[in-house]
Amino acid sequence: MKPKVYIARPISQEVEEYIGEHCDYRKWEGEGRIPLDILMEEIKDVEGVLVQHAPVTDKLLEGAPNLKVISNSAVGYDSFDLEAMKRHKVLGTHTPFVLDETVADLVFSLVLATARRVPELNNFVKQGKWDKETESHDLFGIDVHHATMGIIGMGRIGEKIVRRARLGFEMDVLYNSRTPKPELEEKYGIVYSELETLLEKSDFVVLIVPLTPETHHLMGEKQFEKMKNSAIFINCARGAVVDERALIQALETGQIRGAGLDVFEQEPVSPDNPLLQMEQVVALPHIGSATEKTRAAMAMKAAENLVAGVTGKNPPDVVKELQELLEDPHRFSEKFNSK
Ligand SMILES: NC(=O)c1ccc[n+]([C@@H]2O[C@H](COP(=O)([O-])OP(=O)(O)OC[C@H]3O[C@@H](n4cnc5c(N)ncnc54)[C@H](O)[C@@H]3O)[C@@H](O)[C@H]2O)c1
Ligand SMILES: O=C(O)[C@H](O)CO
Repeated sequence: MKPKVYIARPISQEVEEYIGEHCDYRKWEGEGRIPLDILMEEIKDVEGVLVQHAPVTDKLLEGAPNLKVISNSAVGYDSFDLEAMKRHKVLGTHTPFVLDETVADLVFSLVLATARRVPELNNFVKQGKWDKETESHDLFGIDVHHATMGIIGMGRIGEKIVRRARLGFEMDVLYNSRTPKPELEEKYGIVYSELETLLEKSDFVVLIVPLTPETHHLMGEKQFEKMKNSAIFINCARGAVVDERALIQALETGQIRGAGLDVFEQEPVSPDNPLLQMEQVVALPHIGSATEKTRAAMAMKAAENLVAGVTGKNPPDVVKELQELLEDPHRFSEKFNSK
């Protein structure tokens, strides 16, 4: 008998067929994100579920005693309650590497769009305001090339941003990360920096760390105060790494020049959010990895992790905090063999 799984987000025909070869599956066919109560009902009897950012809580795991694996079709897994997953011996997987270049592209599109005021000036032209006054200083932007970029988080995506910054735009790059990366310093000539110095010296501050208890509100009032008045802040990580109230204040008071944001503390962002009223803010709907090719690669990777997890194999992309579960012989006998 094939193991039962649930597919909680839209996937391509190809990925669905791959899952169907190995599993009996049901899938979410409603509009938009699956409501949490429906997800909980649907996964009561399954051994694996494919999600994207659905909150994995103790309550959800309690209601799904057969679960062996939760495959997240995303690289960030702040939606996982890792301690609860350890207690319930449920593997959690994610989709590293396949989206790195795509997200780095989006970071640079936010850098360029904010620096050169692309959305604002696009509206200016389309609204018929282009007349003699366009030579006005009011429309000028700032240079990206040869500026200093400070990157907070030097992991898989951070490295791809560095390559673009150093080789494409000849920028100076400072970085801050939990551990220094001497090989990248050697390869690209980037410089490790304490956070405070990075904030003081950078023309562009790019945030690309995971959301964890340690990074929650990493950027707050004190951090924005350290930034140059001429600097631009880019967040392609998670909304809650930033104290949004402090960001709004920094923008309103001219403490910083602008912001490019792919993520928000509340998503979808409320139409009343003051950030959306500011011309110096470029806002995107959390689409860092959203190209057709990359989303397809993420979905296939998520499917492979799902199938491995329910067929007794070690999924290739178990998140690092849960890898200890793979080494637990007790878990294997209880979860993989006796269910
Ligand atoms: N906007 C999007 O659509 C989008 C797309 C992909 C990833 N992301 C976010 O980007 C994050 C990073 O992805 P990645 O694949 O590069 O992850 P990664 O694990 O390869 O790299 C993260 C880096 O952050 C560093 N870090 C962790 N805590 C830190 C701290 N307190 N201070 C400084 N550095 C710290 C780590 O040392 C690591 O180098 C993801 O967790 C996800 O939340 C967002
Ligand atoms: O973490 C991720 O992969 C992005 O947020 C896209 O979902």
